[in-house]
Amino acid sequence: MTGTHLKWKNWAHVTKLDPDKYLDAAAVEAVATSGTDAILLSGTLNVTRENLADLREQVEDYGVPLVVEPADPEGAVFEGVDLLFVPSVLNTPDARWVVGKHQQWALACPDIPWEQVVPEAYVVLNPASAVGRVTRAVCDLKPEEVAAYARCAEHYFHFPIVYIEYSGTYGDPAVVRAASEAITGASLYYGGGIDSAERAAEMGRYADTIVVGNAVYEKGVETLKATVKAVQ
Ligand SMILES: CC(C)=CCC/C(C)=C/CC/C(C)=C/CC/C(C)=C/COP(=O)(O)OP(=O)(O)O
Ligand SMILES: O=P(O)(O)OC[C@@H](O)CO
Ligand SMILES: [Mg+2]
Repeated sequence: MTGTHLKWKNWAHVTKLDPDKYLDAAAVEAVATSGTDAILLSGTLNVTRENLADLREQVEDYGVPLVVEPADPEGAVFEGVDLLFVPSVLNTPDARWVVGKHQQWALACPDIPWEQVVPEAYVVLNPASAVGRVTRAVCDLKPEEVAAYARCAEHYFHFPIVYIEYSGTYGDPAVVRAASEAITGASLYYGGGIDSAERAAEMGRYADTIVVGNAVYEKGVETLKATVKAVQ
């Protein structure tokens, strides 16, 4: 499977695994066979080449599409994965997280396989999350303000993915709904606090793709399966 042949636009459910956290072999197998459409290897803090490679080796033999979502250029590892989803954070005053890190990456690596790179326009809405703190995102936004970011992402920057990110907490469905009504071509991702079938279904009504992360570690794989079933 190569990145360019993956139908990532059809994914309804993605599982985000954190290289900084541990899952035993049985849990990894249960995640990989849960029906989730893809596994994203991602975290803001403490992701190293070593723990990323360890996690990738644990998940790679199940035939589930694998994506790395790097938090910095050092984390942009293509080896053994299908695609890289590379974030830009739109609601930060610090341009490093919009294009600065990306410019440093392109400077250091002149031969990036861009056909394997899918840009993501993040709107970060939980100020207490690691990604909120690191990027100093301005999170106090009304639904129409988030929707305006989504329109800029789609119509001005042509990002293929708009990602409403509440990492660690369950978000406001009215915000996700407003974002979904604002865009037509880009895929809308929602992630944050999905830990039940009900929450998966609620956000799945508006988002094209829901992302489940912490619940895998905190609630277990049966809960993950319930979230898959709710959107597929
Ligand atoms: C240019 C390259 C290759 C990378 C830069 C990419 C950028 C701009 C990243 C900034 C946003 C970011 C840190 C994204 C990482 C993905 C993400 C949101 C992971 C979830 O993070 P949390 O759940 O908040 O953090 P922990 O799991 O580490 O607590
Ligand atoms: O860990 P949770 O809260 O499920 O959030 C998922 C994902 O959006 C984090 O980047
Ligand atoms: Mg996390």
